[in-house]
Amino acid sequence: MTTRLKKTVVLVGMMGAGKTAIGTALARALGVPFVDSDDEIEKAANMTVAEIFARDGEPFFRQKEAQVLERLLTGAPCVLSTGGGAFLSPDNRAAIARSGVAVWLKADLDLLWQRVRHKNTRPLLRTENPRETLRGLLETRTPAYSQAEVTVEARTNYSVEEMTQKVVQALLEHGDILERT
Ligand SMILES: Nc1ncnc2c1ncn2[C@@H]1O[C@H](COP(=O)(O)OP(=O)(O)OP(=O)(O)O)[C@@H](O)[C@H]1O
Ligand SMILES: O=C(O)C1=C[C@@H](O)[C@@H](O)[C@H](O)C1
Ligand SMILES: [Mg+2]
Repeated sequence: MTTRLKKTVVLVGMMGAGKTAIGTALARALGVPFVDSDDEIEKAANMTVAEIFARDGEPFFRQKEAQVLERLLTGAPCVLSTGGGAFLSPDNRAAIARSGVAVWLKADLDLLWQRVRHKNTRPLLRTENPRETLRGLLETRTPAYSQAEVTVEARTNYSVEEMTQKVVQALLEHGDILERT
């Protein structure tokens, strides 16, 4: 199937939802470039996200994230994976709505925890009880993520390929983002 993407697809959702993994496969499937806001911030700073949080603090990281999003949203349509906190800012949500379409990869706590528990790269989860921290973040962030134009449910038994196909299907059904050529 060949397709034409009319707007940038912006993947949003919690840490571990699969934004980077699905975004990479989705861009390949649609034949468009893939960009990831965390990667771009890391490249520009020549530091990891965790190092930026530790040295400059979260507010500084959020400023960089907003700037990087503005930049990545200009230009030809692509797939843009965001960091887990990017869609919480009303300004970021407005910028995304202007130039793209937000797709929420919606996953429950058990799935997210299974995916993030073995990695130490997420500074917000460096707490005494990271599962409880993750639960709290999921609860407080869900109202923001719910504002995405498109929602695709992630489930434990969906492979990256299956999830990617579900996103493609949702974009085709939306009607105004992706067309068959
Ligand atoms: N559908 C899937 N099936 C199997 N493994 C997956 C799937 N989606 C993601 N993963 C794995 O789960 C882990 C977390 O996924 P990923 O890094 O894409 O999440 P993320 O949403 O980008 O998180 P963050 O907000 O922290 O950047 C990775 O190891 C990834 O390979
Ligand atoms: O959920 C979050 O707030 C974050 C998720 C990651 O993608 C990074 O952007 C950073 O670790 C913060
Ligand atoms: Mg990611």
